[in-house]
Amino acid sequence: MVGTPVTPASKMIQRTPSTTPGGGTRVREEKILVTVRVRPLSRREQALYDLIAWDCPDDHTILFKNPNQERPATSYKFDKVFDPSCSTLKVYEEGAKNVALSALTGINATIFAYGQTSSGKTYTMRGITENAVTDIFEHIKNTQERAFVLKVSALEIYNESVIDLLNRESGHLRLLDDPERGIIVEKLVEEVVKDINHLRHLIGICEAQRQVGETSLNDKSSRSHQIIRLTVESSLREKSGCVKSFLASLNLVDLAGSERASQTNADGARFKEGSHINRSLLTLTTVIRKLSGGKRSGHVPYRDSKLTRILQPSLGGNARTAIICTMSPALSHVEQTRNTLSFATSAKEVTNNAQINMVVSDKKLVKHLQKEVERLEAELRSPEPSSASYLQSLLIEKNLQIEQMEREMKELKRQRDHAQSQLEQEKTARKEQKGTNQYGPSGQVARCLSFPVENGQVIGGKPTSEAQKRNVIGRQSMVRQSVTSTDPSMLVQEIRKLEQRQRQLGEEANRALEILHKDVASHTLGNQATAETIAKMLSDIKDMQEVSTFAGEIVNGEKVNAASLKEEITRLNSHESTIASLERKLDNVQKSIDMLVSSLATTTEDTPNYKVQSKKKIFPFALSNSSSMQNIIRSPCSPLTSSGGVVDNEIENRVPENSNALFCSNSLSRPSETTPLKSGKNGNSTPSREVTPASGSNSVNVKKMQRMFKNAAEENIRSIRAYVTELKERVAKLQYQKQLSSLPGVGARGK
Ligand SMILES: Nc1ncnc2c1ncn2[C@@H]1O[C@H](COP(=O)(O)OP(=O)(O)OP(=O)(O)O)[C@@H](O)[C@H]1O
Repeated sequence: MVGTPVTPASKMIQRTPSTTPGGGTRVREEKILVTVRVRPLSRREQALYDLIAWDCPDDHTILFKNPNQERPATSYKFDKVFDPSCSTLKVYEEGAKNVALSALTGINATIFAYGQTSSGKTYTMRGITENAVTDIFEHIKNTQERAFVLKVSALEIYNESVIDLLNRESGHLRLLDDPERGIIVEKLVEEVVKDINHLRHLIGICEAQRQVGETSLNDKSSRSHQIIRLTVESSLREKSGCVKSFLASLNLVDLAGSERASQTNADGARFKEGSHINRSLLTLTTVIRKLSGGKRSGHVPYRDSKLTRILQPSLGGNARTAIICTMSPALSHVEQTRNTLSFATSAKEVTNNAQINMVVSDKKLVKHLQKEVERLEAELRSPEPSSASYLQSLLIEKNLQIEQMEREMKELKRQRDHAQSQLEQEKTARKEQKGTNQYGPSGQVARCLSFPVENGQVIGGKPTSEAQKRNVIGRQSMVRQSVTSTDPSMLVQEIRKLEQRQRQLGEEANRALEILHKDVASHTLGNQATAETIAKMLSDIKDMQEVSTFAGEIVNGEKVNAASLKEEITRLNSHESTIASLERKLDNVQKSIDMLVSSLATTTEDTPNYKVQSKKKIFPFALSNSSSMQNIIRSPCSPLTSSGGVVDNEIENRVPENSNALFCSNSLSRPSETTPLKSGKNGNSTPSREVTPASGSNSVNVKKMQRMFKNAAEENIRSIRAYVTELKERVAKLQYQKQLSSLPGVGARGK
């Protein structure tokens, strides 16, 4: 059973180039090689004084000479044109060898001769076969590193029946479609070739067995199509351990010649033979024509003849193919020759897709696996010292890595403990500081500028202390968490909170200063410089508030993704200059406060009749009691007033009921000067509130107020400055996050 070798899907392997002669090697898509051989005029043609109608002007062209001027000259071009003087060796070398020897490298090859009866097909194919066989054995001899197995089979298609030429008794053979091997001829004998002589002998048998008959054109006319198939399998010799083999076949096809019954004078058996021959050749022509038309030519009728079925792989399939078209130069055969050249012209356009066929021989595979098992067993019994030492060194390396990691963990723990203790110290220090300021002016101002708790409600009731502390600690931990977090939404939300704080700070500072401003203005006290300073502070703080407005652009509670984080970063980047400006403004405010305080001190100290002047115009606080200052600082921005929840221990900070009159009057003599402050909520008045401007405690009060004001202002500045620092850290952090998210593989995480 023989079929054209194909690489079974189950054993398909990667194609590899080869340097084996045959030139082939790589998988290729190539056109069929088409050559034309013109034989000399036969004795019979000469006897009939037939004219030579064809000329070969060059190696590629054949020209119809038109000796009788009956038809116009026509030229045809092919891969090669061999004139009558060319030897068969030359035809082989230039028109077949390359393709034929592809079989040695696993590429299927087919050489066939096509032409009318008596045109020289058998003559040519004999020479081609002989030369190919010689070259094949030559190659085997010169390729000692590979082991070759050469087999031969031969069949003829006679009257559409397939006959084994090496075993004629087997009768008509069937063609079978094998899913892996393609078309195979059932029961076809395949002889393993021992040597070149054995092959020659077998080929001799085939020729002897072939149907030959005498016609008027050819004494020994082949009445069948003959296919001699050499199957070549080669693999690297055993030592290499390679289990893959090249496997390909070389088809040497000598077709029966097309004939006209009128020319061959065929009748009876010859006529019948001629009909079959012509029919199968017609199918071959149709197949070639279809294939030459490309993929859009539709159905290719391979199955219409046994010849085309068997040759299917060689016609547009997995093979390299060379067609030698033989022709008589005689004018009497010009029509048949034209048909041949027409066929050859179509064949030139047919593309084949040859590939290297490699197989794994089961026998070799078993042998190889057995050896592999033996090797592994031996390795298990006595493991190689090199592998043991490798494992040991790997173990040591891992141990070292673990030790290093442990050291690093220890260091990190130490750092963490240190940071915690620092935090504790800071907390204690803050607690103490808050304790001392709790009832002092700066403490009150700090409360005045206190922030909302997380849920948006202001801290009322118990001032500062636990609730505020928890708030601060909670926020700090939130900041720490967000700094270490890569969650964009957490980062952005934290920024929003900070920005809201900034806004509140600005608003409250503004309101506090507005009160101060009003007070100064309403009493026309203080000097012009003081009023200007306060006005400037107001303007600066207003600017600072404007800076914070961008926070309001952020929609609270929306889900933040990487894209909005990027927007956020861009936005923050764009506000970096604003932050810098904020800092500058803060500095200005600080300076203004310093100036203001020092100006107050100067005014107080430099005025000898201070008591009189202060009564009339200079210093508002001198005319008031300390509650006036407290009102300036606290009211109306204090959370206490906004919440309305004033606790008992702060009752002395309440706004006097006549505060409106106090603030609206431009008079030099203020009603409050002579009107004792009404009692507070509890209806009690305190002696301190009833102190008149003439009282001897004025200078003490002024100093106290100076201190209070300065403390409160500085507290505000500290808070705002801390906020700005925090905001800058946020920007830096977001920029870092942005860089992280732009790294390959990291960015995707945030998407
Ligand atoms: N190139 C050639 N040089 C010399 N003689 C040739 C050449 N080609 C063919 N001949 C001779 O021409 C005759 C016919 O050749 P051949 O039998 O090979 O033709 P064919 O095409 O096989 O014919 P058929 O189709 O009938 O079998 C033979 O006697 C052969 O020796």
